[in-house]
Amino acid sequence: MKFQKPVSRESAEWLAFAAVVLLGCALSVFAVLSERNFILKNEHNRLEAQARIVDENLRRQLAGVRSALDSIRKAHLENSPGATGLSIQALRNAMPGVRALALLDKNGHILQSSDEMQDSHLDDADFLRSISKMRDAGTVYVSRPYENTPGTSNIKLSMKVESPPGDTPGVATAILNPAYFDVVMQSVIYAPDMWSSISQRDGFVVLFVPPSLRPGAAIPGLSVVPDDSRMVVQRTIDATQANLDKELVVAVSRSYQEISKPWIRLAIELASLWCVFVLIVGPSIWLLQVKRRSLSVLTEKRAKDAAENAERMELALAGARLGLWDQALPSGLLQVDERAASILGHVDGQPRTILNWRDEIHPDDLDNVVLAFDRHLSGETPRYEAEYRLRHVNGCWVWVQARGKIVERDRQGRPVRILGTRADISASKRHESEIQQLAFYDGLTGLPNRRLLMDRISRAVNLSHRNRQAGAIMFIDLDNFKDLNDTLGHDKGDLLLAQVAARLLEVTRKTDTVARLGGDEFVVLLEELGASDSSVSERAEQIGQNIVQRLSTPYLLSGHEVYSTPSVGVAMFGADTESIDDLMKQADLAMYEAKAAGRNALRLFSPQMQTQAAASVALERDLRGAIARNELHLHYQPIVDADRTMTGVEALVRWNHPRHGPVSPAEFIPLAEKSGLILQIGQWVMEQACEQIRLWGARPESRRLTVSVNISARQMRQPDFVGQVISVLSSSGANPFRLRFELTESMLFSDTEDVIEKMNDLKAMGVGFSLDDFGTGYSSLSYLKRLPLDQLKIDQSFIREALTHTSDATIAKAIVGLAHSLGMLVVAEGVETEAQHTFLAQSHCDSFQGYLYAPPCSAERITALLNTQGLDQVH
Ligand SMILES: Nc1nc2c(ncn2[C@@H]2O[C@@H]3COP(=O)(O)O[C@H]4[C@@H](O)[C@H](n5cnc6c(=O)[nH]c(N)nc65)O[C@@H]4COP(=O)(O)O[C@H]3[C@H]2O)c(=O)[nH]1
Repeated sequence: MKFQKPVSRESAEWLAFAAVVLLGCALSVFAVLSERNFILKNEHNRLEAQARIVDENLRRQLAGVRSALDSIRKAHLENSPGATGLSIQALRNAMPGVRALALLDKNGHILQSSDEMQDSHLDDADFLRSISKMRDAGTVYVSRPYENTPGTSNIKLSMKVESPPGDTPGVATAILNPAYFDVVMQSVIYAPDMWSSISQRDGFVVLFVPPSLRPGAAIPGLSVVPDDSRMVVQRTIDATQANLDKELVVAVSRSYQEISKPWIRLAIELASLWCVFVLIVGPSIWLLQVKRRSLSVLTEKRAKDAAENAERMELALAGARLGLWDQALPSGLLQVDERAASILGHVDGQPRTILNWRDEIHPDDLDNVVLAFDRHLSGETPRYEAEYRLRHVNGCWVWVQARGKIVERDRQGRPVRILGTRADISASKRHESEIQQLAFYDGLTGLPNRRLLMDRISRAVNLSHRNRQAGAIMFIDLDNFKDLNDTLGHDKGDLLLAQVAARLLEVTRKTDTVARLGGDEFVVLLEELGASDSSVSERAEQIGQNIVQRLSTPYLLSGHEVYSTPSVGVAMFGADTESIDDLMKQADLAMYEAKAAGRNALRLFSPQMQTQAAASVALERDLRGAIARNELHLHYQPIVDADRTMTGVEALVRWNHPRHGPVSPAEFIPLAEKSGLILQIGQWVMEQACEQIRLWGARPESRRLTVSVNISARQMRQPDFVGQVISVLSSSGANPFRLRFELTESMLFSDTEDVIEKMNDLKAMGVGFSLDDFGTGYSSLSYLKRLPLDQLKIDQSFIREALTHTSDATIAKAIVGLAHSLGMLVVAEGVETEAQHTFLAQSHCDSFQGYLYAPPCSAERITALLNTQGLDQVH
């Protein structure tokens, strides 16, 4: 089936326009034609009426003339010339249309006449000839029009006069008054183009108005045959009826051109009107359509844009997972779209209407939400924005972020509608809290990290400025944690740290902060301990002691009982505390003091500590140039056998400070260790010792002397340490078998394999090894058997107390037994008394070192001693 294309709106408009124009034109044509017909008909009627007037007038005049002529004839027949004369005059006077009346004989002699005729004879040959042709006495003979005076046509009407028998017959004649008829004719003319005429049937004009035609002339265009260019109305005066010898025709006419003027004007006007209509309405329709078309293009574009915008908006909202809400005010009726509803678990895909929106909000968040809402409504904020929790259909809480803006107000400016979006931010809240956790909390212990701690300290110090309440920070470092970590493994180390954290939380208040700075460093921040006085530091010390005590209790790590002790440094803060950095340094310093004091201890920061620390810094600075300035030198302390024969020496570095005099290695070696100067010093010591070995090796009494050199952990960890030793040995020419390195236990716990490898390399060259300070560390027996050690040195602390504490004596004996069982010799250091010597000798100790035999002294002194072998003389 074929559907016809629907007519477009524009085509319909053009069709309607064309129809209106056509209909209008048809109506106009009809109106013009009607008007024309009406005008023509009206005009014709009017002309007829005028013609009738002329006709009537003429008939009356003719009847009067006939009657007058008949009277004159009768009077003449009665043979009364006087009466005839009087009668003619009277008749003439009574008839305005007659100029003169006369009685003529057949030869033209005027027998009787009215006054106007002065002549006695009528010299009109044509007329005289016609008299003889007048046969009928009852007929009025009409002469040809003639021009008596130029421009004026005359006509004679005559009747035959039968004279008494025997007498000459004549005629009674009336000469009509042309002026009279002219007036009559003029009176019927009502338009300038109008003509009126009286003519004879055969075409001779009797009278013509306007006087353009001469009487007697043929009428061009106004004959009995009507002219096409004019409307002619004629009336014929029947000759028989009027007793005339010929018919007279009265005609009136008007020019069709003039008559048609009104309807032609009407036609022109209507045509003009329609032209104007077409010219105005046509372009208007065209313009309208063009405008409408562009409007429709614009509207379509706008609709398309709006649809695209809506689609984009929808995509953006969907992409951003934003739901929409719309709230009426002040009723509070809330409408949410399906996406906003789905955030709370309404998955039916329908928008929802909520009457009491506050009921869905978490009670803890409600105040903030209402505040933000009210602030926006009151114009305080440009938009409403809040993050809060809403109840999910399954009962849990969902974090949402809501944003909104007033979109409608009443006439008084009060808000009546607010529109906004809602987004589920639970995930970002979770991430935020995770990030917060990562950024501000320690991953292992869950304690605040350095960043959060610094923030809390800063706030605590500021608070103490305001409320004049003192607080304290405690630096806690686990003694030997590194050793533990290396021996037991990092997993156990982590367990230990976690337990330390838990214990710290146990012994502190909830308002205090326990933080982990990293490694085995913890910090406790104690706030509001009271007004700043000595009792406050006592409280801090008390808490610190609790911490020391609690952390010193054995730990159970995956079934292993482990011992650890802390060193705690405390620094107080209060209204006069200015720098947090300084506060931290003070606590750190106090903590190092605690460590220096033998560990498992607590120290409160004091200004003296600062002075000492400053002195240490100065000392370290001086130490840097000590080698170059030749301020260092070596002393050697003899090591003797049971017979007190010197078998070796221990090289001990000495520093003769230009201002402070001799400085103990116990003081500057830790500084050198800390600063790294120990590498330089160690290298120098090794070079000096090797040089001394070479010198002593050249002499028979000292040739067999071993020289022990202390090696620090940092030295040992150098990758080319073995190369350095080889280089020193070869450059000095020292016998490697006379060189012995003293190592501490601590250096064996880290990079053990590397240390063992280096030891083996050196051992292969003849270098011997002693394990110094044995018994104080956490030596693993399994290491001992793997290390290429020659001897163990029992730490001074056991020797010192060996005779007073049975446990120390037992340890000393155990060490000897252990060393011997592993094929090592034992050196007892710090032997000061004969009793100690006797005990150690009885305990099968192999060698002895101590003030009892000789203090550390110069190489020259050692040489002298060897020469005499009298150690007693050293004292
Ligand atoms: N109370 C007492 N002390 C005695 C007795 N006999 C010896 N001493 C002292 O005990 C220390 C023994 O050295 P250390 O344990 O290796 O302890 C050394 C060692 O660890 C370190 N040290 C000394 N020289 C060097 C060195 O050249 N390199 C390295 N790395 N450390 C060194 O400095 C520490 C202290 O050295 P010194 O002050 O020389 O102290 C020496 C020594 O003078 C005694 O009967 N009673």
